[in-house]
Amino acid sequence: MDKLSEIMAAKRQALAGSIRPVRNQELERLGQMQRQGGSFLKALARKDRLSVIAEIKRKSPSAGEIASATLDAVEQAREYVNAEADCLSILTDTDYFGGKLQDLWDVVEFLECHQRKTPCLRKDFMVHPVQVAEAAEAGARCILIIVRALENDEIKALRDAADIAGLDILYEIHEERELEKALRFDPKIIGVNNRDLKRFKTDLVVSEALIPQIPNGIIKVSESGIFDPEDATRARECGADAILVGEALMKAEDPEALMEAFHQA
Ligand SMILES: O=C(O)c1ccccc1NCC(=O)[C@H](O)[C@H](O)COP(=O)(O)O
Repeated sequence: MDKLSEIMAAKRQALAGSIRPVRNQELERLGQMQRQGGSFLKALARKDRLSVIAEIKRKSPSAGEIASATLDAVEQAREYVNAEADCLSILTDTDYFGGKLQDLWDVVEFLECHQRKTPCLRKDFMVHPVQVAEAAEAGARCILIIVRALENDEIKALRDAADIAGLDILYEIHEERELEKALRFDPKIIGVNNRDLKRFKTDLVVSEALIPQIPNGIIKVSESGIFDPEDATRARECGADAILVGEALMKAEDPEALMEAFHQA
């Protein structure tokens, strides 16, 4: 079993007790609340620079500990927002990434208090609309759908729930056949994950092979393994509108300078 399958199985087990039918009415109500932020999609669609989704990530299966388990998500968000991140990605998985749903609540509250519109992605292993409702309630503006990890009917249920709640969707792919599968769902944003979750290796060749195949009109994101401005330039040159960066920004001595260099790539 590869790591992604292991994580998905653990997530399904952990969620089993909280699965319940999620009514459209509830999702509509959450959509009307729209607690925070501007549109995730629009924040990625800038023509003047490469957009950056900055991830709050304490640990990961591939890197181990990236930051202290006690890292304050709000302080990290403050650094990212001051550095002009276009969007934030907040890992809410606890067991493998050391995050929690409360991080999303706290960061959104911080953004609201400071009148910042930086939209947030709830980065988690989504399997059921209950998680979409949680994301909307906490103030996320986007959810992640890992195409390879889900059956078509599961993707449809998540897509329909997100649409009703007014959330954007980042469809994540790693192989050509996953692009074909993603395109059946009329995606507005597709992320190409450069990380091979069997061997944990990242290679920007994955973005270079897949991003040019994504049809025009869809926002293209290169994810994982982007460490320096040269990597960002490679992503930009193969057609990425945005990059999603975790480890490099979490560990950067000067996140503002690195963010600026990414934007200018
Ligand atoms: O990062 C991992 O080790 C990992 C393992 C299994 C499933 C997902 C994983 N990462 C999730 C991500 O998509 C990354 O956190 C994100 O793209 C940022 O990557 P990086 O800039 O390399 O930290």
